[in-house]
Amino acid sequence: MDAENEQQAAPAESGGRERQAGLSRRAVIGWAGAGVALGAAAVGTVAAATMSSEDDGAAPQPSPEIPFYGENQSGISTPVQDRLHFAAFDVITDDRDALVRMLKEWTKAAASITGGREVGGGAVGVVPESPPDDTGEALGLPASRLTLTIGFGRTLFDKDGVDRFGLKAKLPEALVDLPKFKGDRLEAGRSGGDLCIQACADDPQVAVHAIRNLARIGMGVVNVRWSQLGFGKTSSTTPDSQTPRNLMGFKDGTHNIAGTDADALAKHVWVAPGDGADWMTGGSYLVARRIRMTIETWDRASLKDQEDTFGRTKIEGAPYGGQKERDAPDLAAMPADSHVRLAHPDSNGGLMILRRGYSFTDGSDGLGRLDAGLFFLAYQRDTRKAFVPLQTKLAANDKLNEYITHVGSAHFACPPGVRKPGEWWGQSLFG
Ligand SMILES: C=CC1=C(C)c2cc3[nH]c(cc4nc(cc5[nH]c(cc1n2)c(C)c5CCC(=O)O)C(CCC(=O)O)=C4C)c(C)c3C=C
Ligand SMILES: [Fe+2]
Repeated sequence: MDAENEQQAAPAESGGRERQAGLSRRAVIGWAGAGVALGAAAVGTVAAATMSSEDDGAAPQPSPEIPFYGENQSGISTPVQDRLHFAAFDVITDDRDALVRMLKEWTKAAASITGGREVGGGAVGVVPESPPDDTGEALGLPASRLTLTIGFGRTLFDKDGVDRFGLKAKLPEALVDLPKFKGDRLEAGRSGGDLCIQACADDPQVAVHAIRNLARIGMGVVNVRWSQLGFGKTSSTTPDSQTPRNLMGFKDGTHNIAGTDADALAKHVWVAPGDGADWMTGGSYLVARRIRMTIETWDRASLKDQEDTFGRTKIEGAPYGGQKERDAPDLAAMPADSHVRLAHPDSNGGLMILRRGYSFTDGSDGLGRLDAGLFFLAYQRDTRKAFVPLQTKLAANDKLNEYITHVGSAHFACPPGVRKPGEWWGQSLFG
């Protein structure tokens, strides 16, 4: 490995050994004849942790990599990227060993692609007569802060009373079947799943490449049940950054759990010892909801009605009773049915969830209306004490319900992180 590639391959935190095993996607472009002067860059190796491979030493850039290895999975408290590809899978075999083999292969592939490297033997492969290990569309692209987060659905443990993989005794009590909430119009084809992968990246092609390659590796073991593309993150886990806006034009993510707030994460997000299901310690429960917005109706609502819906102003995002976005809200100054008044921790005994959703637009619906909305993703320590009571209340009282409908729903147990090379996704559950 030459100096440039070694520098690009240097991990931001961990995973160094694994990195040496794969080819940097950018290096391969060079070797394939794109004219990259191998070995030309000779900047210090320390800089590699904090500067992108496009740096010429002048302007520091954020690292294009988010470490794959750690106590908790990345993609939960780590900074939110711009794009999402989320996939739910059905396991189509009853062979536990085949499922475990696939999870081990997925883990290796995930460690490679989150590090900006190709899957397995790469996109041009070793044997010309065989399909390449990597589908190739991410060649030349940086890691783009890709994170891959896995979750296990209730049906993996118990499907219609059948314990397909000997896991029933390990079903966490918190992994409940979500109740039917008032107003739910859930579609089976957009709901449920035995497994999920949340792929987030700053480049949609990198996120799509990740899901596509995991689905390819899983052929014969899993089928994609449904998937969702997302853009324009609607929440921020980094409170210093500018709050993004959702498709209703409002800042979304202002009051969220910050990825740097270890106390709040421990209290509200990470499963702790003694919470039940020991294998989930360090993990988190994920609720995914596809929420359609009736955009055309919203666009005809007055500004006052729109602001009353949230209890915040549209331009600044200030709570009623305050001037600036981050001013403390005066809940009593908000309409009783406003979204923020109903959802705020002070109205719910301190309850908090970590929101990490994305906007979606899947074209129009055949009636000329935009098929668009929020793909809501929320992480929590115990769904029974967080999403379920909160959504029960919102579904019954929220003024926002005039403009939204929940059409997809899923619930997953996301295990703790893969701590080092050699460990694998689901080891604490299957091992
Ligand atoms: C069950 C939980 C929630 C669902 C479902 C939900 C849907 C949803 N939210 C918005 C837009 C906004 N939400 C905002 C705040 C907010 N929302 C929830 C929970 C759910 N939202 C919480 C816990 C909070 C924080 C409340 C607080 O502590 O103040 C905001 C305000 C800005 C912010 O703080 O993020 C907006 C805007 C939409 C459009 C939507 C469904 C389509
Ligand atoms: Fe909300």
